[in-house]
Parts: sequence; C-alpha cells; structure tokens
Amino acid sequence: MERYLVMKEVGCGTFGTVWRAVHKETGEIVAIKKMKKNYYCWEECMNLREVKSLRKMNHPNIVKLKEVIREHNVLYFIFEYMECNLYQFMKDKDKSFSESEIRDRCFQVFQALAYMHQQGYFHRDLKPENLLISKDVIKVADFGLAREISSEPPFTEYVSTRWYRAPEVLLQASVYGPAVDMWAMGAIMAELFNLHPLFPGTNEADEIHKICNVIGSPSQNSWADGLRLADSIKYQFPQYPGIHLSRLIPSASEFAISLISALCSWDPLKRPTAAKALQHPFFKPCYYIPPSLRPRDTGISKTPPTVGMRGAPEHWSARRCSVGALPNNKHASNVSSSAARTSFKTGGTQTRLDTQQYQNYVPSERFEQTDLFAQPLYRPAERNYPVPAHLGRVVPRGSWDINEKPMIPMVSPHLVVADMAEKLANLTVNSGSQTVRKPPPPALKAGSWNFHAPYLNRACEIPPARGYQRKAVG
Ligand SMILES: Nc1ncnc2c1ncn2[C@@H]1O[C@H](COP(=O)(O)OP(=O)(O)OP(=O)(O)O)[C@@H](O)[C@H]1O
Repeated sequence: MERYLVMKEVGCGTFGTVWRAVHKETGEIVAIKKMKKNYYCWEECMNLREVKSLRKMNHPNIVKLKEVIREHNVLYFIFEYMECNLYQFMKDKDKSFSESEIRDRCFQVFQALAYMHQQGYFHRDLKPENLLISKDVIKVADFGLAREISSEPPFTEYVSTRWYRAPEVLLQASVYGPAVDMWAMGAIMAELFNLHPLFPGTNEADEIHKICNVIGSPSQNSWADGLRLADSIKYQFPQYPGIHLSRLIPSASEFAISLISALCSWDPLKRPTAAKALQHPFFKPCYYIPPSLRPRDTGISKTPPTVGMRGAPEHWSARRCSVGALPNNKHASNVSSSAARTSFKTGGTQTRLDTQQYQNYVPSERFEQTDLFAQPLYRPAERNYPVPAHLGRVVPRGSWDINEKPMIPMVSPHLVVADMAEKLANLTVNSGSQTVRKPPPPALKAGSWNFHAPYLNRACEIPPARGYQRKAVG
C-alpha cells in the first residue's frame, strides 16, 4: 500500500470506507476501498462477492477493480476513481435534468446491467449512491451484494436499500433474480426526473404502502404470485387504485413513463430485461445512424458518436461535486503538501492480485448499427431471468407497444416465502416525516487500522441522512 498516497475520504458504506488516493509513481488517481472486516487468508478474500463478480466484469459502464491488496489482514480494493455518485450529483442539482440527460445516463446503466446479467450476475443493491459519475460517463459500482444468477436459493440475507427494493424482496421471496435490478432502475429513473425518490418508505411496511399508493395495489391480473406470496404470510396489501405516473412525473415524456411503468411492474416477470429495456423507444435517440444510411431530411443530429449520448443536443452540466472533483492527476507531487493525506506505510508483507488479467471485454462494432431497435450498440445475448429448474421459466420477447404491458409471462415463478407476516404487521407506517434516513446497515465487526495515520482511525459513520424534500405521492 505504500505505493499509494491517500488524499481524502470520499465515501463510507456498510462494508468499507473509500478514499481518493494517488499512485506515487504513475500519478494515477484511484479510489481505495478499505474493508471494515479483517481477512485472515486469501481464500476468504477471493470468495467475496465483490471480488468474484468484479473480476469477471469488464465493461465501460462498470467501475474497474484494478487491484486487490491484503496487508496485515486488512483488505483494500483499488478501483478506478470516479468524481461523485449519482445521489451527490442529484443533491447538488438546483434544476431538473433534461430528458435527454436522463436518457443518456440510463442508457449507459442499462448497458452495464445487460452485460452484468449476461455474465450471470445481478447487482441487488442498485441505488443512486452506487452509480458513479465522471463527466459524461456513469458506472455501476459496489458489487458487495452481487449474486450469481445460477446460485442456489433461498436468498435470505440483507438485500438492497429499501427505497429501491423490489416488492418480491420486500415480501421476502426466497427466489428472485435480475428483475430486482430492473425495479431499482425504474425507481432511479423516476428520481432523476423528480429529484426526489419515488418510493421513500420509512420502513418495510411503509415501503409497500408507498408502492401501492403509486402503482396501485396488486391484483390477480398484475401479480397473482405476489397475492399468493402475501397470502401465505398473512399479509394484506393496502388497497389503493394507484396514480398515473405521468401525474407524478409531469416532466417525463410518454416513452419515459412507459418504460418506468414497465420497470416498476409488481410482477418481476413483467419487467423488461436490461437488454429489452435498451430497445425501448425511449432510447431511440441513443442509437447512432451512420450518415450514409440516414434519410435525407430526418433532421437527425450529425453529432459524431461517443460513448453515451449520440446526437443529443444537451449535455449533463459539468458541475463540480461536493466530493472530490477530479484533481490534477499529472503526478503525486501535485498533491503532496496537504496535511490531510497520508501514506499507507506498513512494514508488513504485501500481497496483491492484479485483476486486469480477468478483464476480457472488448467493445466492438459499437456504432455500425443499421436497425434502430434490433441492434443495440452493445448487444449481449438476451438472457432470461433465472427460475428454479422445475418451473421452466420462459421470458417472452417481442417488440415494445407502449399501450400494452411489455412482457407477458408464460410461467410464473413459485415464490417460497419466509414468515414475514409478523414483521410487516409490527412495523409502523409513518408517512408524515419529511426526512428519510438511510435504512440501518447490518451489524458488522469493524476491522482495525494497521498503519500510522491517526486521522484514519476515527469511527466510520453512516453517511448523512438523505434530506430530500418529499412530495406527497398519494
Ligand atoms: N471508485 C470510486 N470512485 C469514487 N468514489 C467511490 C468509488 N467507489 C465508491 N466510492 C464512494 O464511496 C461510497 C461507498 O462505496 P461503496 O458503495 O463501494 O461502499 P459499501 O460499503 O459497499 O457501501 P454500501 O453501504 O452501499 O454497501 C460510494 O457511494 C461512493 O460515493
């Protein structure tokens, strides 16, 4: 770790604290995540979800894990550095994002998700804090809860931040899949339009109430399995007719509303896959048509292709973020005089793993597309959500029709349920509060610091409560 010079803390999560640092020799700016828990052998480290999943990911919209270092039983992840997270970015915004800004960012995230799901993983904790931004690029980060699609149920442990948690997870289904990421994306998309969360539940019961309030209580038609699931734990959904999303998100176009509605479907099987979402008409402007193939007077922009927005007139503002605007990364000496930095000096043996060897993604033929919807820029093979073998799940494909539900399940998942009735019944529904706190993290044993940097020793705090001004959702 002595190769890195630590500059400042940029984040603190459930599992670790993240620092901006600079590689002393190359001057490269990196993010170092120091895990709270101690790790006593490599095997344990290599079995971590974050390591196992990220080692396999190589995509322009997934944050790169550059190195894993274990030193004195402390585990460090070295990531590429990103300027800020999406939550910070939204918080600093004084006016709404334009639809094209939202489209561009979501398009990138859906590409990452399509890739990740195709690689056999789903994230399970998508939220604005885990989407990192640098200039026009957005990347998915924090694979601490990522799960292999093929892994054996039941999935019982803590999953995802409440506001973005899918209904099947709230109802403690023991089998679920990548559709939970799609639910979270629906909630995040809506939040990008409104700059406040769509379902800001104060506890799990309130979360379900808020969802019912917005999308209407589930019916036999919309989520028969969910009703069975609720029945089996003796939970009764509150009865709400729902509100048309266009009333709650007045600035969103019909296409945007159509996509958000599809993503926020009660039934996981009715949510589009990420690959399917990329083909939604909402993303039509993201597809580049070579000039030679354009009809003469379409008026389509001649903006050259870049990663991200293609042909869109607006750009995300290059705002400085409260956390760590990118410093001059020419050389470490540029940052060497600050008192608030330290070197990870240790006398111990350093063990490290270079993860580059696992990264095999090669972007290819990204802009040579001719068919707007049949051929996304990055087109992973469409992959169905997992289902226990005995159910033989089928995910239908087809074109989008915004007047219809986009996907019609042919086989419903069998949801095995833990006993949640009491838990849900005992929870208070509190919708009056204006400030919503981050749900408490699961208890973890903190690791110890092994290097000489007194200011690093302070207890890791839970990030400040989110102070969104909430609009009434009902
Ligand atoms: N590569 C990076 N570049 C810049 N900042 C980062 C990077 N990775 C993480 N961060 C910052 O640190 C915060 C916490 O990181 P991360 O989500 O990985 O930690 P965690 O302990 O797994 O959190 P969680 O409680 O969400 O599980 C992020 O929200 C982000 O603001």
